[in-house]
Amino acid sequence: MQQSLFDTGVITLPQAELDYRPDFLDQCSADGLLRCFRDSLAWRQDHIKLYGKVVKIPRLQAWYGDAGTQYRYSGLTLSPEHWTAELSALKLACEQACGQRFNAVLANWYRSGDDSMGWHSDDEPELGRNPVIASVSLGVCRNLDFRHKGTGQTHRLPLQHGSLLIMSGPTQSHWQHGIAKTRRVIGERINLTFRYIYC
Ligand SMILES: O=C(O)CCC(=O)C(=O)O
Ligand SMILES: [Fe+2]
Repeated sequence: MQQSLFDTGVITLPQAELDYRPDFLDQCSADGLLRCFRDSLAWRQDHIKLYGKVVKIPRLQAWYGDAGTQYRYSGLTLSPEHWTAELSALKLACEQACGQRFNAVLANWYRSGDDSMGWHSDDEPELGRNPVIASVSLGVCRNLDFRHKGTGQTHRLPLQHGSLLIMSGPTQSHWQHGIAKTRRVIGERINLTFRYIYC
C-alpha cells in the first residue's frame, strides 16, 4: 500500500467529492489480488428484469459482507458471502485511506470490453445520506463516466490497475456513473466497491 496522508488526488466537479489515488496498490499486490479474486470469489451471473424482459447482467458479480448486509439492485437481493482474508485486508487498507468503516463489498468482474455497467447512482436507502464508497480497480484500465443529473455535464475518469477512487459527500445525489462497453479488444478487469450498509 503506497498511499500517505498527503497523497491525495481530488477531482474537482460541482456537487461531487472525488478523490482518485492511482498508486493505492503497488504493481505486485495489484497483480496478485487480481489473480486471487478472479480465481476465488463466489462469482455469479445474475439476471434482472428490464422492460418486462429477463436479461443477463453484462458482467459477473459477488457480494461479501458482515452478517445482515444485503445488496438490493434492480429487484435483485443478494445475501453476503463471508469475508475472505484478502478481502478483509483490502477493506482495512480502504478504511485507513478513507478514515471510515466499511461492512460490505460489491465485486464486479468485467470479462472483456463487452461487459459494462449502466448509468446509476449508489443511492439505495441502506447506504444512508452522502455515502462514502471506496472503489478499487484491478486489471485493464476502463473509463468510469460521470453524468450530472441536473446539467448533463459529463466527466470521464480512466481507472488504472491498483487505483482507489473515493466517492463521498453529495456525489451520489447529483451524479450518475457507469462503465460503457468498448469495441477495443481488451482484457479483464475486477472492481471492488466497499460500502457501509445500515441494517
Ligand atoms: O466498475 C466500476 O468502476 C464501477 C462500479 C460501480 O459503479 C458499482 O459497483 O456500483
Ligand atoms: Fe456504482
